[in-house]
Amino acid sequence: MNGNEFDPENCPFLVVKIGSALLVNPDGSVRREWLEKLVAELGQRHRAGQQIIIVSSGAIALGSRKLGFEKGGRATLSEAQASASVGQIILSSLWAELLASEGIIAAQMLLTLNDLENRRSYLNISATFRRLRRNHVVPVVNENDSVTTQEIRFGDNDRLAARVAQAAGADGVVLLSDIDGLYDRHPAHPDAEIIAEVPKVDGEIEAMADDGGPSSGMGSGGMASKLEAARIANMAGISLAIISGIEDSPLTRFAKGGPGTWFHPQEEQSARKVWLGGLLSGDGQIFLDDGAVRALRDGNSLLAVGVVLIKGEFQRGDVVDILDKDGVIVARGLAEYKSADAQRIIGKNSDEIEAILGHSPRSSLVHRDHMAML
Ligand SMILES: Nc1ncnc2c1ncn2[C@@H]1O[C@H](COP(=O)(O)OP(=O)(O)O)[C@@H](O)[C@H]1O
Ligand SMILES: N[C@@H](CCC(=O)OP(=O)(O)O)C(=O)O
Repeated sequence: MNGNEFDPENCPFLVVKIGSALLVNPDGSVRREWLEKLVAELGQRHRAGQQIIIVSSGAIALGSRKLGFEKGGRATLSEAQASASVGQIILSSLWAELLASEGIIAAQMLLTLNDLENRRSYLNISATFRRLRRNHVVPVVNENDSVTTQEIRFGDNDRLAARVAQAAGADGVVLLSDIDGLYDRHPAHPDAEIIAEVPKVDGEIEAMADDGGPSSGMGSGGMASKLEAARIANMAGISLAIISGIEDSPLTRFAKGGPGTWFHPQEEQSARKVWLGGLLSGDGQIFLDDGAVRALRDGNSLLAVGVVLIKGEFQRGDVVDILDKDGVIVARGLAEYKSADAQRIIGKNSDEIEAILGHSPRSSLVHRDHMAML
């Protein structure tokens, strides 16, 4: 290891995400030679005892070629879904064949956003990953594109990879891309410089993603979704690195000090908080004044007195987004009141609530033990 404190070669349980642009040529054919070399590297790590999950994009790119769709199959949702269902069967047999050539049993897991946002199915998925791990099986994961809707989909595999790492209890995530890391501005800019390490994904880092600029045109997430993936993984105490998969042996290259961006894991939170923080959105939104935002940041529960507005309908125990008055999300948590009651106590002090609702008040609107700061 040389400078990179995240060593994807030796981390015990690793999620490797492979972007469409690496797997599929612009004409829609598979980059088989490249893939064989990558699988040989993964096979070597697997034999050395590393557990691996592969998150593989490429179904839409592969399927759209077969179907003769334009714009890589992404012109409409229905073309993307048809492409994905045709491409996925090609992708799965490819992975099964190549992993078998390394003596590895492959498993297929096609997941939707809903599957991971619902805590019950999230826990089931988690159990399946744990069981597969015990048998040294390598799961190959993709979004189940053909059943998702526009509103309820990841649409990119970066965030999916981070959520999978959380659910499986992995130690690290590597996003293999056609770019070798995060640059301080669009990499096509002559002064762009690569950032080697990111201690925490904050607003300044997020501003570096410039997905309006030129790209391969095949991937869908861009840099913004990679940064969101880093935030989700890091919050769960998981390291994440963006490295280029273009040249051979990308994991070894990075481990030996090659280029890439390493996003540091944050201190691990409780399993429930990690799940909450990794959700893409809540059932309702609670907007706060500045004082309440400060109180939350100091580790306090959310009281009704600091709330200025509530949107959406939710029941007690549902997930709510907590935002500042400018609409920037600051936390996510489980509501102690249903929305109809919460609306009636906006801005009220705790000692006024009993008279308004006619029953003894709960200690807070969202308790700090059921809240993840974002
Ligand atoms: N600050 C940045 N640093 C690096 N790449 C960036 C940045 N802003 C935007 N990008 C774009 O993000 C692209 C990588 O995302 P994407 O094409 O979705 O990759 P993949 O298919 O591997 O998921 C880069 O090729 C680049 O065009
Ligand atoms: N689920 C999609 C992948 C989405 C996607 O394009 O992701 P990426 O190339 O990683 O930005 C597919 O298999 O085509």
